[in-house]
Amino acid sequence: MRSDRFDLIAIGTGPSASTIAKKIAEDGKRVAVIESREYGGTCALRGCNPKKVYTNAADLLDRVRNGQDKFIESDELHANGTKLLQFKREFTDPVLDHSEESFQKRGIATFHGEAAFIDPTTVRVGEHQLSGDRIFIGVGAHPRPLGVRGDELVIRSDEFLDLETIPQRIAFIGGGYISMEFACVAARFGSQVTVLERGDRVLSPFDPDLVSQLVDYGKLHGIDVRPHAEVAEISQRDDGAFVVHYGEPGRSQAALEADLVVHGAGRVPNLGCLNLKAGKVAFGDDGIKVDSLMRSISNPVVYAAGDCAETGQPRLTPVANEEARVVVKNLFAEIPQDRPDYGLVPKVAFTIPPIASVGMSQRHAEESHRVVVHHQDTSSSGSVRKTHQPCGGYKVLLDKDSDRILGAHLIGPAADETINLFALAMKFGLTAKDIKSTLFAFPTHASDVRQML
Ligand SMILES: Cc1cc2nc3c(=O)[nH]c(=O)nc-3n(C[C@H](O)[C@H](O)[C@H](O)COP(=O)(O)OP(=O)(O)OC[C@H]3O[C@@H](n4cnc5c(N)ncnc54)[C@H](O)[C@@H]3O)c2cc1C
Ligand SMILES: NC(=O)c1ccc[n+]([C@@H]2O[C@H](COP(=O)([O-])OP(=O)(O)OC[C@H]3O[C@@H](n4cnc5c(N)ncnc54)[C@H](O)[C@@H]3O)[C@@H](O)[C@H]2O)c1
Repeated sequence: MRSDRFDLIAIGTGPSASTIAKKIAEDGKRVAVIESREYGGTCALRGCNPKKVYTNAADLLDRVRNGQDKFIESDELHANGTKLLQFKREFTDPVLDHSEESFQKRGIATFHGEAAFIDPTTVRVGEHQLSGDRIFIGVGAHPRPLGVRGDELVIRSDEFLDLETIPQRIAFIGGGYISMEFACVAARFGSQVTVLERGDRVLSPFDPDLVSQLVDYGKLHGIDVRPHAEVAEISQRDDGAFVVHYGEPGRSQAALEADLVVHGAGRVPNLGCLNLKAGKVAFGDDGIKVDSLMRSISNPVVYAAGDCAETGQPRLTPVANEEARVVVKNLFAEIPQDRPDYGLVPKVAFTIPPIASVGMSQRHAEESHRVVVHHQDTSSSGSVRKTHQPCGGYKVLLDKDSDRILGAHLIGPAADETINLFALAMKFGLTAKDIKSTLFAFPTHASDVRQML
C-alpha cells in the first residue's frame, strides 16, 4: 500500500468535483482527484451534453417531417442511428481524451478506482492510501434499483446513449425527465414507444396543463403514455422479446411486449462503495447530510455537493455548479460562511417540443397569493406554426398585488431558452409592466413574452 498526503482529495470528476479540484489547485494547494469510471463525469459523458445531441436531432426530424406537408418535397427521409452515435462521439471523445490531462496540467494527481474511506481523513483507492486536510465528495447518482424481478434486463440511460440502432418497440419505466426525453427521440427515429408511469401523470415537476399538451402531441408521433402503471416484473421470452408486467399495486396486471426496456425511474446517490461509516460521514437515502455551508454535519473535514448531497434541490448541473462555487470558498476559509444562492432554479425537459418551468406552480401560488393566471395554448399561433412544430403554450402566474411574476411555465419551440428570461426577471423582481416596457427584437420567441404578461 502506498501512502500520500494532500491538501484536498476530490472524489469524482463531474461538474462539482472538477470545478473544485481545479480552482483549489490554482490557489497552489496539493490536490488529488479520484474517479471510478472515465474522467469527465455524468453531464459531459452520459448526461446533459450527449443527450442534447439526440434531442436536437429528434427536434430536427420533427420539424422536417412537419415541413414535408408544407414545402419539403423529398418523400424519403431516413434517420441513421449509427451516424448519430458517431456524431455524439464528436462531443464525448474529446472529454474522454483530454479530461484527465486537464487535471494533470494543473499539477493535480489523478487516481483511478473506487474511493473508500478508511478513517475520517483517509481514503483508499486501489493500492493507494491518501490522506487529506479536506475531502470533497462529488460522486453523483445512479439509476435507482427497481427492486423487481427482471431488473437486470432493463438498460440504463448510459446504454441508451450508446445504442447502435434504436429498436422498434421500446418500453420506458417511469415518466420523468429521462424517459420523456428519450421517448421523444426514439419516436422520431420510428419506434413505437410506451411510457409506464406509476403516478397519475408524467413529468411531475412541470405544469399539468402543458404536460397534457406534450402528451397529446407525442401521441401523434407514436408515444403512448400510461399513468397508474407501476412496473412489477420484467421477463424475456425465448424469441428475445421482453414482457413488462405493470399496473396499479394490488390490482390485476397488464403486460406489454417490447424489444427494449429502458430505466427512467429515478436516480439515487452513489454512496454504496464509499464506506462512509469509517469516514464518520452521516448520510441517508437522499445523500450525504450537509449543512448550509455544504459541509458534512458529522465530519468537518468533509464537504459534499451535487447529486450525492442531501440539499432538497433538484439534481441538475446548475445546482451542482452553484454548490461547487460555495465549496471552493469555504474549504480552506478560516471561518467558512458562504452559502448557495439557488434562487429559483429553472427546469427544462428537452422533450419535443421542450417544456420548461421556473418559480411556483399554479396550485402553490394560489395557496399563498392573489394570482392572475395568463394561460394559453399557442399551438395555432403564427410564431409557433412558423417553426413547423405546432405545439406551444404558456402559463404565467402574476401576483395581483405586486405585479411580479410568481411562476412561469412554457411549452413549445424555444421554451428552453425563453424560460431563462423569466428566471432573470424573477431573480431581479421585475414587474410585468417593466418587462412589457422593454423592446425585444421581433419576430423572436422572446418577443412573445410581452403577450404572456
Ligand atoms: C441521461 C441524463 C441526462 C441529464 N440531463 C441533464 C440536463 O439536461 N440538464 C441538467 O442540468 N442536468 C442533467 N442531468 C443531471 C446532471 O448530469 C447531474 O445533475 C450532474 O452531472 C451532477 O454532477 P455531479 O458533479 O454531482 O456528479 P456526476 O456528474 O454524476 O459525477 C460523479 C462522478 O463520480 C464518479 N464516482 C462515483 N462513485 C465514485 C467513487 N466511489 N470513487 C470515485 N469516483 C466515483 C462517477 O463515475 C462520476 O464520474 C442529466 C443526467 C442524466 C443521467
Ligand atoms: N433535462 C434535465 O434537466 C434532465 C434530464 C435527465 C435527467 N435529469 C436528472 O436525472 C434525474 C433522474 O431522471 P429520471 O427520469 O430517471 O427520474 P425522475 O425522478 O425525473 O422520474 C422518475 C419517474 O419514474 C416514476 N417511477 C419510479 N418507479 C417506477 C416504477 N417502478 N414503475 C413506474 N414508474 C416509476 C416516478 O413516479 C417518476 O415520475 C432527474 O430527476 C433529474 O435530476 C435531468
